[in-house]
Amino acid sequence: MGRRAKNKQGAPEPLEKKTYSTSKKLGKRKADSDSDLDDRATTRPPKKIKDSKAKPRAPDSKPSSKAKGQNKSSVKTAKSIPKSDSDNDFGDGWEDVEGDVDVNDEFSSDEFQGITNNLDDLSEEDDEDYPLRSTTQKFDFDTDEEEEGIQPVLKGNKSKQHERPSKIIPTSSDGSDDFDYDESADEGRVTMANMEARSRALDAKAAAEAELDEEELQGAVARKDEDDDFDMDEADEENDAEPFHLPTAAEREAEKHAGGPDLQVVQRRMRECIRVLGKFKQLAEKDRSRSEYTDQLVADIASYYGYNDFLAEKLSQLFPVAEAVEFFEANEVPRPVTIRTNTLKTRRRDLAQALVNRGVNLEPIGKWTNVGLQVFESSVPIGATPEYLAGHYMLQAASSFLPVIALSPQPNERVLDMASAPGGKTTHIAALLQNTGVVFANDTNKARTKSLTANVHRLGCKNVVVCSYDGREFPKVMGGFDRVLLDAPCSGTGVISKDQSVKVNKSERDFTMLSHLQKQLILCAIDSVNPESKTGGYIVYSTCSVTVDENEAVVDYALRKRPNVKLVETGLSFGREGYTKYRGKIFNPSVSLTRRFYPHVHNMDGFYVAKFKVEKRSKAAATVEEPVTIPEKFVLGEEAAVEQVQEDVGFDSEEDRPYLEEAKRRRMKAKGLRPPPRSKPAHRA
Ligand SMILES: C[S@@+](CC[C@H](N)C(=O)[O-])C[C@H]1O[C@@H](n2cnc3c(N)ncnc32)[C@H](O)[C@@H]1O
Repeated sequence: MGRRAKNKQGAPEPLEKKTYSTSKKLGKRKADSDSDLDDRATTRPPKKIKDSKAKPRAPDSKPSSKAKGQNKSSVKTAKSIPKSDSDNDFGDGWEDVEGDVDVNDEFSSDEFQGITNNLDDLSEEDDEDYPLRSTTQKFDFDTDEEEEGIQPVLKGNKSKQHERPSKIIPTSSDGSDDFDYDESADEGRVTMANMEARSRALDAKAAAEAELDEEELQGAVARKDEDDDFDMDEADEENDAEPFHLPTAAEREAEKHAGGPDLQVVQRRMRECIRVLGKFKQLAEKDRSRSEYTDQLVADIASYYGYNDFLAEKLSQLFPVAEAVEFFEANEVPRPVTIRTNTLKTRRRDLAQALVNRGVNLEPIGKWTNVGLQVFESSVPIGATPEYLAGHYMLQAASSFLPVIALSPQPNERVLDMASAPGGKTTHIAALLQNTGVVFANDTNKARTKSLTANVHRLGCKNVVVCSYDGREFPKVMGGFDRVLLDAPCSGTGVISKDQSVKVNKSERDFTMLSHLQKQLILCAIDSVNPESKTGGYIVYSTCSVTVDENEAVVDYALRKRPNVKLVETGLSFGREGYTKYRGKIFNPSVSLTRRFYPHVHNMDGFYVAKFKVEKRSKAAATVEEPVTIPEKFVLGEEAAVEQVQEDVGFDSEEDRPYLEEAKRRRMKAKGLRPPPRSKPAHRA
């Protein structure tokens, strides 16, 4: 059994408790009176950056993210935990920033800036997993008792993970008899440790809530049932306040002309819209439709949180209305700062000891990883400690561990990391391979491979070959891998807390183009796997985006285009199931094996992970899907070659037409010719 840390520090203050207000609870809610609004206004998130016609913020409210220069965003985190200057390539020194792609620039990637002491879980068993055993520093794990006076000096730099803004939708206080789920999981706040149980509980709630929405939509909920649940006394109490009136189109127009709504008005309206949508029949104004309330809510979300209308709507559609606001709220707060122990150089307990001795307040992330540590406070720059410089750890978002855990590389394997810079996942793979086998770490962006190479060296990875091809050139350049990781370039809608610019700079066209690139890359990744691999034959597809176009739609496309692959369990013990149905699209039922991760549920960046097993092509399948052939006179980096690859991998069906057209438009533009007008993309989830 694991021995306990003698000098364990108190548990960190976790995130505040949150539950989704359900339609039923909202009907009963009274705690969220307008008197609360003043307080909340002081902790409001940034105002809309572009497009903002809303009235100026209250003087004590947070400035807009632009105003605060949050585009290089992990800004808040960066301030909490000082980092090394040695990573100037990446601005703030975070290695595991997520990549984005500038679709206006021929898919050249933008840099995506994006990424206490309870050592109880550092049991001896953990050490079994470590290939390298360094000299253990003296650290007593024998007792649970906290020892006073041996806490490291902790000053400033406190992680802001617990400072989430006040909720628009308050936590319900009326018990939770609406849902049958593990209540204990809902106690306290979301921490890395309780995340799994919380996740399950919230999943159950979300499912129940979605069911309610559906029932309501179909008019299937009998009025009597609702009346039974509805507490008229409380409704009357709510009615004592000024009754809520959903603005008409004319009133909204007038409000816009007057400079946009007042913040408190927006806050109240959001709450009220959610309440009404939860009990539409009782609470809706006469002759007003459900979609009018939804439209108002989305417009208010856009203005309150500073998103463009398109993205606010797109992201809102992912969740039941009350949960959507939780998601937007979570995007206003930095995620916990986490590091990954580099097991090529040290063990987690030794690293923890060394950092504690330097005044770092940390604890293990959770049972699901035996290499992660969550940093709560530090009196030293966490990106410039001697241990950091010696490559004992990687500053890495917890969500970034997931695809590598799913990939589960085995010693001596040949692995391709198709989009790998700056190397957070590459170096993790190299460590799991215990410096055996080989990892081809590829990234199309040469500039980014510099920091990739630097990280590979710093972490002592001797089995990594860095290369820079367009991923769509694989497997022409190289194939036959035991495993392939495609951590795809994406919109970054899962890491908005790190990059607030995503709120306003993503358009419908971006998602269309990204989805197209992702589909091309995933087919190339699949074709790069050796289906006869003795130990592997797997591909993991991941993104730091939460949109269905970039995730389930891509995975479903791959399943349709490559009959020789099937989805398998990711091996991850938590995460929501991937959608099998979404806004009229039906995906392969096995897409439920894929996993979604959300900031408001898992307290980590929004992320998506899918794992495929690649089988041998059957003769029948081979006739459907021609294997990729290497074009003659293939010249790396030549657009013509990439286009040839696009044709080879099978981008020829009707649903690919808009993408092919778009590629043609770009080619024509590049040649100075006038491109034809765009047609509407056919494949949109
Ligand atoms: C999400 S980031 C990868 C992060 C990396 N896996 C890590 O853990 O540090 C996506 C990467 O894809 C790269 N990229 C964009 N388009 C690509 C392409 N066509 N082929 C290969 N890489 C591409 C970007 O340069 C970016 O570094």
